[in-house]
Amino acid sequence: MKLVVLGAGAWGTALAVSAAARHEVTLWLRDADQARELLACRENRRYLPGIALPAGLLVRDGSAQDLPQLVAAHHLAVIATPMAGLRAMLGLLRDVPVPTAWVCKGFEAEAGSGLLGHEIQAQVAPRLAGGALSGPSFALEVARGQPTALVAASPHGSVRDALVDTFHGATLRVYANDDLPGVEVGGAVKNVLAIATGLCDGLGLGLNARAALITRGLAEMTRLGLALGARPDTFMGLSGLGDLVLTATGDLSRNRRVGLLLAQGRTLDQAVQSLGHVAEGVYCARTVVERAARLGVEMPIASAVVRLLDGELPPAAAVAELMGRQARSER
Ligand SMILES: NC(=O)C1=CN([C@@H]2O[C@H](COP(=O)(O)OP(=O)(O)OC[C@H]3O[C@@H](n4cnc5c(N)ncnc54)[C@H](OP(=O)(O)O)[C@@H]3O)[C@@H](O)[C@H]2O)C=CC1
Ligand SMILES: O=C(CO)COP(=O)(O)O
Repeated sequence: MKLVVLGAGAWGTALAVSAAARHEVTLWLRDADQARELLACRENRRYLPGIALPAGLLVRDGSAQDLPQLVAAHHLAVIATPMAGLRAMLGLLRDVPVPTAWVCKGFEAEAGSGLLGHEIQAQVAPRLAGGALSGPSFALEVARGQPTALVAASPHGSVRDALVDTFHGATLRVYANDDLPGVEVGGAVKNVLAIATGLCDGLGLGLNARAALITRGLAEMTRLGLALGARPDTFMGLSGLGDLVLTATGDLSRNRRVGLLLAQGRTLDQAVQSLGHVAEGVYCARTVVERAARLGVEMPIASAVVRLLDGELPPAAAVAELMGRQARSER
């Protein structure tokens, strides 16, 4: 298989490193200076320090306008930009007959569209065979070859098969799923919930409170997913419960770290700056809540996160607000 990964942040680099053991892989990035540094050091010191790039991994930079030609020479393209870059990438690849998957997790915050990846694709690249690669997967662990399970989600068998053929191996298991909306809702909402559990843990509220947030958060995620046409069982799988547990409890999570830092009294700007990486939950919390409101779906935890991020609720008050809600049935 010939794979091209578009975007050399932590996750794009880790996926390229993982696949390069068995396939011909090109890692494309938009910044020529950064590409030179990767080639000189054989390491992505900015986004994935400490991981050697395999000798066979090709690194290329270049104009985005050249991407259709580059991608056309491969069997699979993986778009590894944040959500903010997905629309432009899909637009560039709209007429390329190569299965394409994105790995970003969120609802589009830009221009207030509030769309998931597959909805953006329907607008800008309806003929492209597209899908998402998701699931509980910290980049560093994948790059180190630690065991990880992913989900290849697409209505197109060609995309699911290409993802499984490329990434499934001794340390990565890739499960196919045709419920793309469900997989995308899970990946987006868990980031918002991880900010809440980071806050909860940072305030020292205890393990009972964290378990309550995760479980009630899963209920919120599922309600929104069902309203968007997803299947309920998807939320009990890797891209739902699996990724929620990982991100809400694992200290490698950037979203969880935002919550921890806010609990320490840092401002949102300070927290985001200190990460050096994207934390999608910060950008999409508001769009999650707005989209849910339009659908009549109640999301109290996500709503509290939005008010926290907006500076309307101090950390302790956000938790008090959630715990002080009126008694209700668990359903
Ligand atoms: N890291 C992880 O463990 C995982 C991340 N993800 C998801 O993958 C996506 C990327 O995350 P990650 O690699 O960690 O992010 P990083 O912050 O590590 O890197 C971001 C990368 O995207 C590029 N970029 C930033 N903005 C744009 C844009 N508007 N258009 C095109 N490229 C852009 C950056 O390039 P430049 O340096 O030129 O700005 C950089 O290469 C996110 O949606 C994340 O939620 C999913 C699973 C695991
Ligand atoms: O999506 C991820 C793990 O599956 C990474 O989460 P963070 O973006 O919070 O680090």
